[in-house]
Amino acid sequence: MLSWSTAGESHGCALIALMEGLPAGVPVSTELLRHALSIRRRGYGRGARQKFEQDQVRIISGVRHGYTTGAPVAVEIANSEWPKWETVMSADPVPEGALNVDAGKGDGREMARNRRLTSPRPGHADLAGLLSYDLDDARDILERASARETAARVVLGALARSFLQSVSSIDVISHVVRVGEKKNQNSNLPLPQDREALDEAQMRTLDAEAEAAFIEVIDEAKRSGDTVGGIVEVVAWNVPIGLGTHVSEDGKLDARLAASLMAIQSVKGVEIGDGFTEAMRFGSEAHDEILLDENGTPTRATNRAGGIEGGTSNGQPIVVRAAFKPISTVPKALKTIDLATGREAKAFHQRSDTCQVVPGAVIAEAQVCLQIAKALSERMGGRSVGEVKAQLDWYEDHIAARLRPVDER
Ligand SMILES: Cc1cc2nc3c(=O)[nH]c(=O)nc-3n(C[C@H](O)[C@H](O)[C@H](O)COP(=O)(O)O)c2cc1C
Ligand SMILES: C=C(O[C@@H]1CC(C(=O)O)=C[C@@H](OP(=O)(O)O)[C@H]1O)C(=O)O
Repeated sequence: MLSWSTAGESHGCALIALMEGLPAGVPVSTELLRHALSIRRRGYGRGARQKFEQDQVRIISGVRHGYTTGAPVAVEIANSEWPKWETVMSADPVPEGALNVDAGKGDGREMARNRRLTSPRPGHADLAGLLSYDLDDARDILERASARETAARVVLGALARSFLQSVSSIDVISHVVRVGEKKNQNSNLPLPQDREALDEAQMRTLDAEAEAAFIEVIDEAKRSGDTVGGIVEVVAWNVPIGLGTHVSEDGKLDARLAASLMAIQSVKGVEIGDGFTEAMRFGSEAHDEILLDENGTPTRATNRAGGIEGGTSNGQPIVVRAAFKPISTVPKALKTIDLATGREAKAFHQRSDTCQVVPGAVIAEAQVCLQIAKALSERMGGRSVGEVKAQLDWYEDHIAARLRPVDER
């Protein structure tokens, strides 16, 4: 069974991505992972940090001469900025005074880095985390809550995607469909052949009008010391019928995708297919009737279900959307309390992104790759790429035969 986890802090020496259960024979290289990480760093609306910080990738285990061996894959994503943070984030105790806490020494940036953070930002994990873990410096919370951790998820997503590509024609692609009040008026789904253009696009959309509108909203937010969120859409193409299950809560593919997308920092809503719009329709207008195409093969005229019925993929493209709230480190600082004094204060702000939806789409894509890869590997089993592929080929032939008219089987 495919499983994975991450470790590491935002300003720590490195993040770690660990995956178990990949079959032997999946192509993996440092360059593949480096490329995936470089896409996550792009996009309009990001702060300065993405420009100077570098992800330094090292494959630690589970890959030899370009292919997985079936052993756990561990990847280190070291942080080029570590020397600046070595004292603040030291695992071992540091000499008294080394942190320069509140002492006013050093340049402004150094002070900000070293200061104890006691005025929690509304919307971030600071207050709930400090109280829940009984800590008193918000750095102990924000370091792990930070979306820097999504670099490790993108690495895991790249491993999952390489597995999917080596055994099937499944392809997962994302784009941005809304920023703040502005929506892309064109409802076409993103296509795998547009990947390169989407990766290059500033707003991860190929619609010029939407791109201009999105940029305008972000500029406006930035000008007024504010932040803005948005919605991303991810499509998984060519997913065979039958991944996931209706029989158990934790095996349902829609439930897994929803949880996985909701687990991305700042995602507050998830929709599968027509999701919330379905609630406004009558049943006769809500479902995807099963018809025969010109070859007599069952098909659907619509895909309002977003490719999943009964927790199981139904052969249609899987379509999911995730809604990102605006970033909570708002430059025009929000009201809060200072836990050190118990008095009213302004939330701390050093720097932040203005809008996270472009990397958000890339991260959501990685999460979908992971869930589809997990469901596929559960359904097909197999310890090598060849074995998974052979099982999938048999399975797809079997499904195709089941769907042919009785006299043609
Ligand atoms: C790609 C990305 C970048 C983010 N950048 C910031 C940021 O610069 N400042 C900030 O306060 N929050 C940022 N966030 C959001 C916080 O990480 C998130 O709000 C926080 O961890 C609390 O979790 P929650 O919003 O899911 O409840 C970012 C999220 C993502 C996905
Ligand atoms: C570092 C990344 O995102 C960070 C996520 C983040 C947060 O609070 O989530 C806050 C910002 O970091 P800082 O507070 O140091 O400016 C972002 O830059 C990244 O995505 O690689």
